[in-house]
Amino acid sequence: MAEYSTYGSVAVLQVNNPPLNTFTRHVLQALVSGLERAQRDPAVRSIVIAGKGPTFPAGADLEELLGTAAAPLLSNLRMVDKHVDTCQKPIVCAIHGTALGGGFELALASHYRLAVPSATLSLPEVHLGMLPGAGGTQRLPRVVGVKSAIQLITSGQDIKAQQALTLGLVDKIVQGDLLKEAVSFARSVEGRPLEDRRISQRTVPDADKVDEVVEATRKTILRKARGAIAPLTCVQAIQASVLPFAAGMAREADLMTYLMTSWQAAAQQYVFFSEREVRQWSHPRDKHINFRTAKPTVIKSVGVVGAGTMGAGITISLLQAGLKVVLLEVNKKQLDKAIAVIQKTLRQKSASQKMSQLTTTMDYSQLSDVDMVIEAVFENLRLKKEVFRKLDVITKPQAVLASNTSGLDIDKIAAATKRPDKVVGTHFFSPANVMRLLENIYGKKTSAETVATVMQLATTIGKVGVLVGNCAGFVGNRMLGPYRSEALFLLEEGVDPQDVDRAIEEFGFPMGPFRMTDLAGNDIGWRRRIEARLTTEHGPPPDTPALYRRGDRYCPLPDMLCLQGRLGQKTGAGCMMLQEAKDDLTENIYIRFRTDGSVFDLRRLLAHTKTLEELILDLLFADDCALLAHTEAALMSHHAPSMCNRYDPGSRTALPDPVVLQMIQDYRQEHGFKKRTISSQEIVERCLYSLINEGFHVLDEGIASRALDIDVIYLFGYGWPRHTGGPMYYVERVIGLEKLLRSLETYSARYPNHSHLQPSPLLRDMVAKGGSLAALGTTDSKL
Ligand SMILES: CC(C)(COP(=O)(O)OP(=O)(O)OC[C@H]1O[C@@H](n2cnc3c(N)ncnc32)[C@H](O)[C@@H]1OP(=O)(O)O)[C@@H](O)C(=O)NCCC(=O)NCCSC(=O)/C=C/CCCCCCCCCCCCC(=O)O
Repeated sequence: MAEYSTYGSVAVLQVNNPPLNTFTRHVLQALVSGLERAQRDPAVRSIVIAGKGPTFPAGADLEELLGTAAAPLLSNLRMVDKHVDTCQKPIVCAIHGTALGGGFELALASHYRLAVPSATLSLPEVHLGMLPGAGGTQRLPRVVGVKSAIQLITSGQDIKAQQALTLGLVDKIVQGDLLKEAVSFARSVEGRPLEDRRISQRTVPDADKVDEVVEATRKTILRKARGAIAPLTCVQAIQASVLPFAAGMAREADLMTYLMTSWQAAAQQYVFFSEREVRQWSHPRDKHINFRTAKPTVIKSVGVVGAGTMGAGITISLLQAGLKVVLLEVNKKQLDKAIAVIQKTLRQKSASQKMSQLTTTMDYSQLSDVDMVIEAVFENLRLKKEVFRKLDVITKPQAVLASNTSGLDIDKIAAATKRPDKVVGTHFFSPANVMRLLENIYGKKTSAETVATVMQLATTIGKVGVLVGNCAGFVGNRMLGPYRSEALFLLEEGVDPQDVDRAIEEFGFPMGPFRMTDLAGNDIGWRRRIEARLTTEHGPPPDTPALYRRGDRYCPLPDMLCLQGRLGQKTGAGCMMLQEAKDDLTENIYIRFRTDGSVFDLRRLLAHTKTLEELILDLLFADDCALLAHTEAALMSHHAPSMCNRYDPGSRTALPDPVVLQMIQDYRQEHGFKKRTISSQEIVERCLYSLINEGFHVLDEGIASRALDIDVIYLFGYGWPRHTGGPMYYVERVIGLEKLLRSLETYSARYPNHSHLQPSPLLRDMVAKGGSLAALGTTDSKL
């Protein structure tokens, strides 16, 4: 637990609790014993504390901290505290690996800190809904000042060794053998006065400005925290660092108790473990196929087909993980643009080495030798099938073929090949090199080995891979459907898009549904609805009631906005704006039709078209993807009006757009909706409960194996607020299943034709029988 040895006058205590040397009560007890022994021994004149194996202690053991062993853990902590604080012999911490949370706090309580260049320090407790409660909120500001301490503690960010040296958090960077250097360093400081080495005895450098600093940062923290209590509580504790040390520690302890007993801390710790538990996957329909039984294929090289935004992002992720990539794009301009983006993104991270792993091509035959291909072409089933047909012929027979689709049928794509067992969905989220989620979709014939391969790929490229079944929209986008519909129905009844966004953002989402659509592009959903024949590129399908589709309530507002060119911030293909774009085309834009290779100048094409609007609609829905991609790219610089908001040039602040508000008002009048006042609570409940209700369907159908898989998807792919634990955790632990059921019953009675508000049979059953979501599905560790 803590190995004791002596090197002459130096006692060395090496924490040995693999894999991360976390502090359990026994580890702390062993540390106390070691410190007592070193203090008693007159031959010992200094002490080194280090971690055995890969790391310095990575903090408290969370299983103990959260369980019944919390009390003995904390009492042992107090004993360590007493010994470190009163020790008359210098204590030197030798840091390598990750000194996190309590580990870093132990180092701060010591007299000297040495670190290897690769070491990382941080106080990440805020991510667990807590604060650095072993003196971190009192000692850190005494070294770096209140302002930096607030920044470091409320973000929980990593501090690299060099930065720690600059900040005065470590005394020396050690290049050679850390333990040897630490022993010789300890020897060199023996007998020196210790009072000025005790951080607890220092004063906070910017103490006179504490209120000013807190005031200045409070707003930013409030905006970022979005309902999370830990960040602001951390600030309160840091504020107390200007008090005498003992008083500050008492305040820290009170605030730590408040946080540790909060539902948010429990939710965030659930998130921590769920993020890791999703790696322990099992096939929902065949539990024998799981992370233990299925062996992944080794992937060293990956082909990426399509160099649009997603393809470029995926390529960056793969390169960053050290994989070889062959990026294929049939459009030269698009390919060049992607190369520039990839280069720019990798520049800070030894780009030349990573770029050397990249081959770019317009020729499919270059994919003949890769271990896996990820297709990232336009979201069009016909096109994707064509690409897979080609890939099946060109790639080696054992290569895995993955589609980055956000909702198309994996089985239909697989059927285009003679190796459906090797076809799988890998749904990346935009921006693909930033967003952590990878939704992996198995089809009817996807083999266990193929599933294992993409789950392993997620880990290799630093993503959180979640295995899900095949259905329209998979898990994430399928659940988003009812949420979006309810948001639209709320517009019909009287709220403005900004009201919906505000309520959802106050709940904790970074963006409400309308700002989100503005960003992603309203045309994505429009194209999907056109493919599903819910609407057409000219308006509602003939002989269709305006507000119904296939017997279900339907809100055509987004289609109407698309028809007006309000496609969102980034698509740049809005018809209204295109009218301006026509006069604006200062350079020739060439379009190459892939079908026959013919090349047209867009300006000349326009001369033969009745309106630019018609041309663009033709292009948008043309089967010829090369043409489409090129057109979108070419028009990218022309900003179309957003769906519901307007944005001042250069600003991302969404402003209500009178044009849209008027349009919604006219729509309400035309269809006989009576505007009423709707509370934020109703907005949140109707949007989120319908999304969660769909989550119950997803579980019931075996599309997701466990509630935690859904939570992880929403936390890492859709910005669901982390402090609530994810949709399924939140509804079970915070709202209560019974309350959810009653609310859904009330709303569905009021809106009988909103089918997604009808409570799912699984929910009803669980409430009736008192079941729990955590008990559903696989308990992986028992596999
Ligand atoms: C970066 C990591 C550490 C490692 O990442 P990686 O290599 O990718 O590995 P993972 O897959 O994440 O983890 C491997 C397995 O380990 C499990 N794990 C990880 N961390 C913990 C943990 N803290 N507790 C339990 N288990 C943990 C993980 O689940 C994996 O399991 P499995 O393989 O899936 O089964 C990364 O893991 C990471 O970031 N971990 C979290 C680190 C963290 O948050 N640490 C802070 C914890 S909170 C804390 O420390 C609170 C402190 C308050 C009490 C502290 C008592 C300390 C006493 C110090 C004495 C100081 C004297 C003070 C004197 C004074 O004040 O006066």
